[in-house]
Amino acid sequence: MAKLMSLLWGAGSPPCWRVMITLEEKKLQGYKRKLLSFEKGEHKSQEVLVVNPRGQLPAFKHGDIILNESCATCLYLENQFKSQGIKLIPDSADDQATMYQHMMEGLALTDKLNSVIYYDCSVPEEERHDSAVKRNKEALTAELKLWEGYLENVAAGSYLAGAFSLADVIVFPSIACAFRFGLSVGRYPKLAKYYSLLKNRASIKTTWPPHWVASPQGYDILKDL
Ligand SMILES: N[C@@H](CCC(=O)N[C@@H](CS)C(=O)NCC(=O)O)C(=O)O
Repeated sequence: MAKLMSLLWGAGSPPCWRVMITLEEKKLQGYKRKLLSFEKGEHKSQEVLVVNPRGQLPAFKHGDIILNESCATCLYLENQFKSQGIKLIPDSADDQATMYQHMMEGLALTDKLNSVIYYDCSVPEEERHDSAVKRNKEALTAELKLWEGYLENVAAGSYLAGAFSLADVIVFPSIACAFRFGLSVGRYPKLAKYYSLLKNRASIKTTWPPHWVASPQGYDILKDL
């Protein structure tokens, strides 16, 4: 089945990482995948545009079915391969509600993270303002504190919605990205604990961004948050 699947992806992209973790968890190894370079602008190539007219990654195909939104792809894979690999949507009403809630909130976290980390790449120099940088950092800090609070309420050594679920698949890559970009372990102890619990999970370890493995030293953009 995985042989009919193909993924165009970019390294270090949380949305791409979500799809790769899901494919691992659902035992769909063996799919075709092609690593494209954002630096070289390969995400705007014709090869991507036919799958995703926005020229964004991930761009996923299962036979003739196209999915170019990461959350939609993860939900699709879980629903199509329910009994294969790990079950990623819990049954209980409580856990399911928490899972869907955190999954969707995870998108806000990614947006706020991007608005700080990629500010210089996404805003032309003449349009940049210190006040915007400050506002984006404040919004990200408030968001991260929310997540620190959510993790305060889950049992120690636990996941976002009971057992490992799509909430973790969607949110973890952004948390990992935050620490890669210098988030303070001391100021966000619950997030740091969650990060160290999940980073060794097989599906996550095998799909760890290759350039993070090659150069483990990250950045310090978020160190003051
Ligand atoms: N909604 C999309 C967002 C994908 C996305 O933002 N991809 C980024 C990489 S992390 C991208 O391709 N950016 C290039 C661009 O927007 O031109 C999803 O979750 O799949």
